[in-house]
Amino acid sequence: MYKVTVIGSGNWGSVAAKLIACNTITLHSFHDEVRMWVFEETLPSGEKLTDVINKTNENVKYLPGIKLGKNVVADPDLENAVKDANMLVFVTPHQFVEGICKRLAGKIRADAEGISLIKGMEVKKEGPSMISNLVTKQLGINCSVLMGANIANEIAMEKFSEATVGYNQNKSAADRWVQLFCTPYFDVTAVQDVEGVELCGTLKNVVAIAAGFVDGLEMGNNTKAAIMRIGLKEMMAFSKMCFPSVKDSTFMESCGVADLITTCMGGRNRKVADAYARNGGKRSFDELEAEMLQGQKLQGVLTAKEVHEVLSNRGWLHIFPLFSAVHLISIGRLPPSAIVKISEEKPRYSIYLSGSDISC
Ligand SMILES: NC(=O)c1ccc[n+]([C@@H]2O[C@H](COP(=O)([O-])OP(=O)(O)OC[C@H]3O[C@@H](n4cnc5c(N)ncnc54)[C@H](O)[C@@H]3O)[C@@H](O)[C@H]2O)c1
Ligand SMILES: O=P(O)(O)OC[C@H](O)CO
Repeated sequence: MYKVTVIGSGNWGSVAAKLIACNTITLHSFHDEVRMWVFEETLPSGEKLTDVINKTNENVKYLPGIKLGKNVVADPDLENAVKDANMLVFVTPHQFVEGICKRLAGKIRADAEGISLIKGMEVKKEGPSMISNLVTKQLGINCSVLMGANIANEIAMEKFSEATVGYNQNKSAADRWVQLFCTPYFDVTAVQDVEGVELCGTLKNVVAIAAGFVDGLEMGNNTKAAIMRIGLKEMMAFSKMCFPSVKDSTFMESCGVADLITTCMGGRNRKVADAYARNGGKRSFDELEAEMLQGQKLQGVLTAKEVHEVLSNRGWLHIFPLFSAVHLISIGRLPPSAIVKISEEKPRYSIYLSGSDISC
């Protein structure tokens, strides 16, 4: 029997728990109960968030108005939440994962499998390190990923979406994750390319910030489409230059072009970047995030910084004008209008990608 714990309870974490809980109750190979670890906080009412979730079956802060399923149990104790589970779903903002894994080392079941729904990466001395790799290294477990065009609030309302599971070796684990997440309104496909799937989910957040700048500057649809096209090229080039095994076909899955489109149209990164540009860069991302997202976290600004660090370390800044500009704009070193300058430049990824079909 498989027992699932969701590590994280934000907007997407709560929807993931809902999707999983509706399946564990009907599939015989899974325990009904789904534990959801909550980073505890006190609500304005004075009550603990965990207590309110367990009383109302709703995450009133991060997913109000949606019932999670009676078999979802919120738990503020991380060790207790994972101790019986052999399927661990990681879904916190990426900046918190390393600390969480440190706390979990040696505390999980030997037969546990992981999956990361987290869109982000870490930068180590040797280069970019994906979150699935961090989980594997720190906890010694196999870790797949699930990414896609998945604005959580829409899936919470059971509107049709697709998603992509990325795996490397363990196809039977990937199939089990597909079974756990699939519903009539959430269609999941597995591809053998963990890094490719994860890089798509991670890098599209940087392009979404650029798209938000274009919206805030009211530059129109053609400019936004140009930014998305250039962004997709940079996503592909960066992914393949850092991880040569990444497959071109992955970018045509839900995790690739579809996620790029939905995030640039309706995501939180786009929304806050729009406000940043409308304010002429005078109010910081941190300030706007706190005011506009009420505790939810952006991933794009931090990812742009991390990508910039990789580009700088490797001498690649000049061949990734969009990624570079997003970081420099978001820290106030360039004005938001600088985002359109990149379309006048001619990046030459193909020089670095012999044998690839990427060219400009
Ligand atoms: N929301 C979406 O539509 C969506 C869709 C797909 C993927 N994702 C990805 O899922 C991941 C999680 O995002 P989310 O939307 O579930 O979260 P969120 O942004 O809605 O909420 C932030 C979460 O971080 C928690 N938190 C705050 N400080 C913390 C700390 N110090 N340690 C641990 N946790 C802390 C909060 O309690 C909250 O649960 C991100 O990588 C995001 O890119 C989000
Ligand atoms: O709201 P965003 O910008 O964090 O994007 C949400 C999801 O990643 C879209 O798939």
